[in-house]
Amino acid sequence: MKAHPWQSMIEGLLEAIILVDPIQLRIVAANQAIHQLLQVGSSSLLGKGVIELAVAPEDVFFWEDVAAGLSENIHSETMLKRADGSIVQVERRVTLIRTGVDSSVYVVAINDHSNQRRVENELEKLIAELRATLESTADGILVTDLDGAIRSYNHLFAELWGLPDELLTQRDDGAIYAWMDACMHDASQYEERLGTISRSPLMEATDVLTLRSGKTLERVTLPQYARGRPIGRVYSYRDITQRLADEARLRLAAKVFESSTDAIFITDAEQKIVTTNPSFERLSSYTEQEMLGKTPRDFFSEEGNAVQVENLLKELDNLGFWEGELWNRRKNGHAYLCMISLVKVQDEFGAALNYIGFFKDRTETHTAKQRIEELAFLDVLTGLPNRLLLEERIRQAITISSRNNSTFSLLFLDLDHFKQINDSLGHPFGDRVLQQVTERLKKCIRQVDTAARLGGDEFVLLLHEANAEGAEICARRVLEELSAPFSLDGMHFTVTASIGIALYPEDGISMADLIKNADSAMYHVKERGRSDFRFYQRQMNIGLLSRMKLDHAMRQALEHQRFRLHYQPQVELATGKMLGVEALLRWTDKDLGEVSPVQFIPVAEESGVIVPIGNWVIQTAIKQAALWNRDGKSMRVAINVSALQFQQANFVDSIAAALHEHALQPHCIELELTESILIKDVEDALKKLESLAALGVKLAIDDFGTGYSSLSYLKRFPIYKLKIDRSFVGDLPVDESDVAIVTAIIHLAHALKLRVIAEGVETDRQREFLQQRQCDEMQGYLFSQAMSADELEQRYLR
Ligand SMILES: Nc1nc2c(ncn2[C@@H]2O[C@@H]3COP(=O)(O)O[C@H]4[C@@H](O)[C@H](n5cnc6c(=O)[nH]c(N)nc65)O[C@@H]4COP(=O)(O)O[C@H]3[C@H]2O)c(=O)[nH]1
Repeated sequence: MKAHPWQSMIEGLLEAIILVDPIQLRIVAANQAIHQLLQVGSSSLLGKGVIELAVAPEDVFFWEDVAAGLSENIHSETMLKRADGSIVQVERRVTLIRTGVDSSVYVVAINDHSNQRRVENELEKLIAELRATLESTADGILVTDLDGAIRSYNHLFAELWGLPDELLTQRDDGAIYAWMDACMHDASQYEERLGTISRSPLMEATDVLTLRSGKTLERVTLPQYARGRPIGRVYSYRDITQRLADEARLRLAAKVFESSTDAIFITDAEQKIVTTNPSFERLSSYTEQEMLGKTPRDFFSEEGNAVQVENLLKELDNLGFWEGELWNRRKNGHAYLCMISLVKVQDEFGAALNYIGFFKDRTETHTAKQRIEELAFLDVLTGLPNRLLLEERIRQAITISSRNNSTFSLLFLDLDHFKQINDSLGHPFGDRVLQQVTERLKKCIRQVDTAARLGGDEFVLLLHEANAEGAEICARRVLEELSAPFSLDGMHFTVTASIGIALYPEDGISMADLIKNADSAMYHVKERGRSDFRFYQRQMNIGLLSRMKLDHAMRQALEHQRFRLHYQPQVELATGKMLGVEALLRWTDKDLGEVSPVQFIPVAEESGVIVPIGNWVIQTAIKQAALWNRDGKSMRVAINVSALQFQQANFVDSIAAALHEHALQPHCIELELTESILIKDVEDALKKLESLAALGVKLAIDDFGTGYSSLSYLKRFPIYKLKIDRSFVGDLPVDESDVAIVTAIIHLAHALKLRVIAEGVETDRQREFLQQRQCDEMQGYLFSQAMSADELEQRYLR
C-alpha cells in the first residue's frame, strides 16, 4: 500500500496520530507513537477499521455518527485497548481535515494519559489516607493557610469545640472563629494569643485553653511547610480535662499516701512490696528500702500466728478485702496491736494488679479498752471485783464444783453501823474505812478466793472448796481481823461486821440462791445483835419477795387496824396469883391468815415498820393496862420492845406521853427488852434505861440466856427482872444442862436482887422444879395461853 502523503509529517509528532479515511473509516496512516502506545508492530494498523480500536461506547457511537454524516469532531478522554488486551487511558481528539474540494481525512490525535491518571490516583489515595489519618487522630485538628483561612479540620475538632451542624456546612471561617471565641473563658486573652501566633508563621506553641463549659483543651500549633516555606498552620487540640483531674487526683493521692497517719504499703501483683509511706517507717521502724521485695506474709508473720496470716491472705484473695486486728512486732521486737485493712486492686478481669495494706497501732486503744473492761468488773473504790465479776466467779465455781462434786462457801459480810461513820464523819472518811477494811479482808482469804464489794458496806467472800468448817474458820478470822482498832486521822475506832454464810450445794445450787441465802443469814446476825456470823438455815427462808409482800401487808394491817393484842398471864409461883400479863401481838391477814409474830416481827424490824407497829402496841397495851388498873386494882402489863423501836430518839418520851395520856402509874408497865438491845449502843441504852427507871417503868430482860448474858450490863443497868427463855424450860427437869442453866439464872438474879420469871412452862413438873428453885414467877400454857382482853377479863378478873 502506498504511503499516505502525510505519513512522514505525522511520523515526527510526539502525539500518537492516526489518519482515517472518512468514507471507509479505515486507518490510512499511523505514526510510530501510536504503534508504541498500542504495543503493536509498525504499520500493522494500516487498513484496519478505526472502530476496531474503540473500547468506549462513546467512540463506537461517534464513528457510527461519522458514518451517518452526523458528526465530525470529538475531544475527550477515552480508552484504547492494547494488543495484549490491556486498556490505556488516553485523551483523544478527532478532527475532520479538508484536504481538497472533495477530499478530507480524519486526524485522530491521541495523548497517553495513563501516567497522569496513575499520578492522580496516587494523589487521591494519598489524600484519602491523609483524611483517614486526620480523622483517626486522638486530637482535634484544624489546618489553616497563612492568612488563617480554614483549609480543613477533622470531626474531633468540631466535637471538641461543639461546633453546630450549620457551621459545619456553611464553611464560614469567620463564624467558626467567632464560635471559638465565644467558647473561651477569657476571650480577649485568647484572641491576643491567637493574633501573636498568626503573625508569626514559624512559631511553634503549646497553650492550655480553659473553656466556659469547664473543659480544658491543650492546643499545639506548628507551621505547615511546602518546599521549605511556611504555607499555613496546623492546630491540634486535645481535651485534657480528665487528664488534669487525674493528675490532681494523683497528686492528692500522693499527698494522702505521704501524710497519712496510717501506715501504708503497696505491693505488685506478686505481693512484693514496692513502696511504703513515711508512717509505715514511723510505726514499724522498718525503712522503705528494707521492705522492698518483702511480702505481707513476711511482714505480719509472727511466731504462733502463721495460720491466721495464711487465712487472712486467702480471704484477701477470695473476697478482695480483709480487715481485722493482728499482733505484730516493730524492728526492735516490741509487740503492738495493728488494725489492718488489706485491699486487692484488680483489673477488669479480676486479675490482681496490686495489693494495698493500711494499718495503725491500736495498742493504746486496746489498753484503754482493757482498762474500761477492768473498770467494768472492778470496784473503783477498793479495787476489789464488783458484783459482775463476782457473779462470773461464782458461775465458774458452780461449774467446777458440780463437775468435781466439791463444795464452796459464800460469806456475805455487812459492816455494822457503817451508816453512822458515814453520817458523822462524812463519805470520804467512810470510803477510807472501806479501803482499810478491804485490806484486812484480803488478809483473811487465800489467793484462789475472791473478795468482792457489792456496794456500800456489803462484801462477799467466795471461798473455793471450803466446807462449813472452812467457812467458819474464815468468818472467825474476819471478825478477829476486824476487831483490832482502826486508826484514821488520829481517830481510833472499831468496826464490826455481820456475816452470813451459804454453802454450795446445800444452801443453793444457783448463784442467786446462794447470795440470797447468805444475805438472809447475815440479816439474822444483825437481828441478833450483830458482830457475829451465822450459817444459813432453811427456816430463814422467807424470801425477799415474801418479805416485801409481808411488809406491805403489815403496813396495810396497821392502817386498817387489823392488829390485836392478846395477853398471857404471868403468875407468882409461890401463891399461884396472877401478877400481870404479857402483851403479845396478833395479826390475822385476809390472804395469809393467822401470821405468827415469829414470822412477821423480824421482817417488820428489817423494814422499819416495827416502829409504828411498836408504838401502836405501847398505846394499846397502856390503854388496856389503864382500864385494868382502875379503881385501885393492880395489874401489870409486860410489853415487848424491839431493838429498832428502842433506838428511836423519842422512845422514852413516847412511853411517858402514853402513860400520861391514859393516867397510868408507870410501875404497871414492864418493858421486855432483849439482851441485844442493851449491848448495841451501851451509853445510849444506859441513858434511856435510866430515864425509864426514873419514870418508874419496870424493865425486864427477855429470852435471858440465849444472847450475851453479860454480867456487866446486869450490874450497870437498872433492870428489875430476868426472863428465862423457854428453850431452857422445855426439858426441865430432865436435861441436866438446862437444870444447871435455869438454876444458875435464878441464883444470879437473886444475887443481883432481881426478880426472875420462867416462860414456856407447860407441865406441873416444870412448875414444881421452878418452885423448888425459888423462881419468882412463871408464864406458860400450863396456866394459860395468851387471849384477848375480854376473855382474860372474863376468866381471871371477875
Ligand atoms: N411453846 C410454848 N410457847 C409459849 C408458851 N407460853 C407462851 N408461849 C409463847 O412464847 C412467846 C413469848 O413471847 P416472847 O418470848 O416475848 O416472844 C415473842 C416476841 O419476841 C415477839 N413478839 C410478840 N409480840 C410482840 C410485840 O408486841 N412486840 C415485839 N417487839 N415483839 C413481839 O414474838 C415472839 C413470839 O410471840 P408469840 O408467837 O406470841 O409467842 C409467845 C407466846 O405465845 C408455852 O407454854 N409453850
